[in-house]
Amino acid sequence: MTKIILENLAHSYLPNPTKDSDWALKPMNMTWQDGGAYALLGSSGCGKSTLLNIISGLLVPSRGRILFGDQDVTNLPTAARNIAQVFQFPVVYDTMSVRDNLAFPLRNRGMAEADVAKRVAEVAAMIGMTDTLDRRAKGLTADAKQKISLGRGMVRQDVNAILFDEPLTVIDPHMKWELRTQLKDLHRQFGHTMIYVTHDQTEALTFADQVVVMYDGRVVQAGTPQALFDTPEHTFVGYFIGSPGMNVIDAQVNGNIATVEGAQIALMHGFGALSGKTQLGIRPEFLRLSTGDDGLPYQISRIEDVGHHRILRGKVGTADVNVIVPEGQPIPADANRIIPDPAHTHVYVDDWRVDPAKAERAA
Ligand SMILES: Nc1ncnc2c1ncn2[C@@H]1O[C@H](COP(=O)(O)OP(=O)(O)OP(=O)(O)O)[C@@H](O)[C@H]1O
Repeated sequence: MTKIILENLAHSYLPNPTKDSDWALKPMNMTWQDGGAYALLGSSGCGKSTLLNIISGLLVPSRGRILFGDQDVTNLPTAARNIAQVFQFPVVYDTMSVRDNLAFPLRNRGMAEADVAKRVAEVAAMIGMTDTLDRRAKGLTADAKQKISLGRGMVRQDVNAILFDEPLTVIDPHMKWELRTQLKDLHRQFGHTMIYVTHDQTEALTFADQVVVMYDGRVVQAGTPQALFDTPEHTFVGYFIGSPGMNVIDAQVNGNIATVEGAQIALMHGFGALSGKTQLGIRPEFLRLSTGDDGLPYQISRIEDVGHHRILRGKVGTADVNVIVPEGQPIPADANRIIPDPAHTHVYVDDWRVDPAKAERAA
């Protein structure tokens, strides 16, 4: 197990990158703590695989260094990095039994057979394959084969880190939940450094202690699931995490007053004079319907009943704005305003959250 440090790391697939968009990974500095369970989350093309491939050694970065603890591994091949990897699609030896597939990484390292048998039994129990240990992998379903891949990834306890690249894509939904839970248990038990790439927020939030959100080649925020929900540092984080995501509404902010579509609301903090594209970010959970003159003008387009609450889809001016109405709370027919909770109303300039404490000091 080890700490992984990215130092001034950047990558372009082009030989002579010139403009910002030529870089698949923009310059970044980051530390993945020893024993951390991380999810690397972002939409397609944001650079997750590029970053993972640099950590695993499949790709040498155009710039910067990668360290495992004190050791510079930037130019070391995958085999020399002592990591385990689980990919999107199964990697198993068809002609071997499930048992031999699971034992392979251990025997490769020369582990004594008695220890191999013990460890294989533990991992087989974890992936629910104790009864199939003596079957050949050939002929098993894709789902079962992927469970073997996961088992193989987790069988060695002496690896520096385990890297998972969208490992549950081919697994059926029920098993997905079970495997995620087991991965988390395994992490608690053995404390491996784990990095789990996904574009699925549920997978990321249930697996990881720390979620690293990428957008357009940058890490825009790394934090606990709660921090990403409460304080999205970038509008993309607000929008990507949550269901539905955070509402982002154009506004003018002056001191502690925000003006939207001619309506004014008071903010918790003073922001001085802001320059750039200014927006408010408010999660649907923190908007309250009203029939009075306070708050922002709101036009409801439709109501979705999702069981434990209702989601209102509607507009503030031209901006799409969703509101979550808790179970049992009425929706007045003449509701035409929404009132944001000031404690959960964030201000963004050019998509980055303005820290109220800093803005207040600067004002
Ligand atoms: N081998 C390659 N050659 C050239 N460009 C590439 C290559 N691999 C990725 N890219 C580009 O680099 C950027 C980041 O891609 P990357 O695959 O790392 O993103 P991702 O977040 O993993 O996406 P996905 O979830 O679709 O795999 C994208 O613009 C992609 O088109």
